[in-house]
Amino acid sequence: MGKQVNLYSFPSVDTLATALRSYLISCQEAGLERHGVFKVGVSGGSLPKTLAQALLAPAKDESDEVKWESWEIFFADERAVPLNHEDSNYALLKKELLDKLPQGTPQPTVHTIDESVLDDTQELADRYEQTLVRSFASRDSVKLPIFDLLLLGCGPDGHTCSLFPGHELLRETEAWVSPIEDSPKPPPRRITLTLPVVTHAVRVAFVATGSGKKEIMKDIFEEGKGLPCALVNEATGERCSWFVDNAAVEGVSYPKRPFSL
Ligand SMILES: O=C1O[C@H](COP(=O)(O)O)[C@@H](O)[C@H](O)[C@H]1O
Repeated sequence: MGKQVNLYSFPSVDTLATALRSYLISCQEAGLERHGVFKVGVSGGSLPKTLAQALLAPAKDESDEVKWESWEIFFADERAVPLNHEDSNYALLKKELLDKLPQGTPQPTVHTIDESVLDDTQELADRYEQTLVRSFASRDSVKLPIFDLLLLGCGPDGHTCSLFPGHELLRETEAWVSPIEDSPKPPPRRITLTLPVVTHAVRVAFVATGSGKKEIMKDIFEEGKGLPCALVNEATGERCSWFVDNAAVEGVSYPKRPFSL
């Protein structure tokens, strides 16, 4: 690894969520300064719950405010299911976070998949890529979209987004969004941002909690093993931050840093 990724470990999910909130606000402000909006990609799995805990907390003061009207939310990966299906990452984010925004809160822009093409995952991926093209600029003018922040999870097998260990999708170099029909974790049919897009983001943050993650955290941080999360670490270095609880990194020798912005 070149410049080291930031590994922040907290005694509880509550303290993690407080730090994550400060980090998100600083990414939001950097995005606003850069181009007047905050473009963030979010994951499914366990992330939306912790994200909600971070973002639904009342602002401490003006500098701690979530400027929802400036948020453009994309999905780091999505399952090829209707948006109201229990497996949908959008449905999960809606249930955990969006539906809980206090009444009168200005709404963020949320870029969902096109439900009319669920039976064709290549078309589903192509249409989501077009959504990115419309927001980030055409593929002729930019090689890759640049997210202000990607919020990622880490599966117990080391997958992130819908990029799974040993899968051929890890070698994708052209597409921004790819279909996958054989996800080892159900449901099998999904779309995902590709590795070049993930590693091109201004900042990448992983959130991983619970003792169920400690074995894979050792593999990622001590050996790498070509795991998708390790590939993101290697390509992003200091642009990458991990927000974990102590249980998730018990026995992991990689140096932890005190959290600071
Ligand atoms: O299937 C998925 O899993 C990963 C990891 O989920 P977690 O529950 O272990 O945090 C998630 O990041 C991804 O978005 C999702 O589709």
